[in-house]
Amino acid sequence: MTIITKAACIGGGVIGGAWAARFALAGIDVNIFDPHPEAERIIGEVMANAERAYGMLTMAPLPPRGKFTFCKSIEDAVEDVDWIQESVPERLPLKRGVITEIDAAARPDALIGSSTSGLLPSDLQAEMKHPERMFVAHPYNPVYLLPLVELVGGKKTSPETIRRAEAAVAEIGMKGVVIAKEIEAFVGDRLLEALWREALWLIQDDICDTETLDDVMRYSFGMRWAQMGLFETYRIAGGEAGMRHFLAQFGPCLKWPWTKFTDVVDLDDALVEKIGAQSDAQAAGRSVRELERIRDENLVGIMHALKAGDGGKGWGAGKLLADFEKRLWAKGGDQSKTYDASRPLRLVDTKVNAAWVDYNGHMTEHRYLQLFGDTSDALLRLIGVDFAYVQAGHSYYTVETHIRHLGEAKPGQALYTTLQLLRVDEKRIHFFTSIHDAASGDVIATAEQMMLHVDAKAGKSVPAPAEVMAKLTPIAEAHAKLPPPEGAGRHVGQRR
Ligand SMILES: CC(C)(COP(=O)([O-])OP(=O)(O)OC[C@H]1O[C@@H](n2cnc3c(N)ncnc32)[C@H](O)[C@@H]1OP(=O)(O)O)[C@@H](O)C(=O)NCCC(=O)NCCSC(=O)C[N+](C)(C)C
Repeated sequence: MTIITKAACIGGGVIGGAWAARFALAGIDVNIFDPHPEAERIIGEVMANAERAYGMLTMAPLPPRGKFTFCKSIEDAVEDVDWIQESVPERLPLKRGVITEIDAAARPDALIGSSTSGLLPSDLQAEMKHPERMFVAHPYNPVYLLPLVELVGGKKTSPETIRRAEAAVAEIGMKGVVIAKEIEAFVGDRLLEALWREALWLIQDDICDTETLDDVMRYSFGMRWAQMGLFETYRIAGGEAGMRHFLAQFGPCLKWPWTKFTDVVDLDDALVEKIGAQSDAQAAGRSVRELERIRDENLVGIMHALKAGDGGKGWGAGKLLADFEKRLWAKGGDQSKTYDASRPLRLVDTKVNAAWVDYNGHMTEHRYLQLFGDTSDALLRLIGVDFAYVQAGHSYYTVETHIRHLGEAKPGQALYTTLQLLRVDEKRIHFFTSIHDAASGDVIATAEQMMLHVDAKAGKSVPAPAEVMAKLTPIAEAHAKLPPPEGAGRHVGQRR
């Protein structure tokens, strides 16, 4: 059952805007209320980044993008929605007032999450009429990519609310982690604050500069944390004797005077200037927008790597991505899309991800095959060979592929694919796919391929059923009237 069909975002800054993008990319319409005069522009920019990131993150069929409606009041925004996410500035009286206003106007069964980084949900729900449906839903930036949400109930939050919230965030590709007891700053920000305090002392005391500190993290334990966190990493560090041995060996060191983090560094003008100047030097002229794009590409790369982890089953955030993609495949994407069969079908639009590029600076070979495969998958969905069809035991397998490379594809370049059926019968689909540069339409690669309809359990080709043929045949008949694509039937060794 779909838990969120419509959402509202109250506050549309960096966090609120990214929540809106997360909802919209999961196909959920979003009402937005933000009195900032440039709210629409800011959210539009966040959405553009989010769409770019999803273009790299997954080839699973996304649902039609949810619509944004900018509302004039909180009341208008929250009326008749299933989930309301509050992301206004971090001041208790302001947040409490906004949440009380949301509570008065929202349906009594609507869930109300707060993005607060540290305020107690009990304090936020103090003046609500229906406090049982309010909780903290603390995300991490960029919310459209990082999947974690800390779910924290207050004294009056019902367990049913937390259960519903956990199921709802799973539907939008997130991992809801339920925090057992409410404390200020929950779990994530507690940990970050400890690190942040220590880091500020290290800069203040000239032990290192900001770049050195970041290097220490990103070339070492930062990579460990992304995939195993702290305790699982330390379990391994304990060797065969495991965690108990690790605690016995390194526990006593905690009494050594290593850290200063319970003292608060004086963030005076001199320290602010020092950190500001070191950070400027570290950025080397790159704008925040450029850094955001680099961050998003790296995060996508990490999630892809984790998706292949644990022998292909997926690990951590990568397993979550794999599970989300399974749900997207099962839903089958945008069913409302129509295709014009009087020309080759335009099936995939994408951009060359930086991770697809080889040492020659252009898209590497296997990524072409990936795009051809994504295109044949899109054709199969169109003729009803979707997730449910495959689960039921039949599919199409590719048995032959002939690729030609006619031009280069550079990082960031927009591409689209078109597919022309050459010949079909009950067992075979013979087709020709072209990858085009989106700006000029020029063909930069082609593939001529043959797929066979198979009984997957038997591992044998079998005729496709009438319902598949009924969708395939009209396209094949329309495509038979088109001129054969240039290059169809070529073999390696022929002169161009
Ligand atoms: C199971 C398998 C696909 C087919 O095995 P089979 O049943 O033993 O098949 P036959 O060899 O008997 O062939 C059946 C009929 O099809 C004709 N055929 C076979 N190959 C071709 C070809 N390249 N071109 C034209 N025709 C072909 C053959 O002549 C037979 O015709 P009849 O008239 O006599 O019936 C098996 O081959 C297999 O498992 N192959 C491996 C498939 C695979 O793993 N592919 C990679 C996966 S990538 C992919 O599938 C991508 N995607 C589609 C999911 C996007």
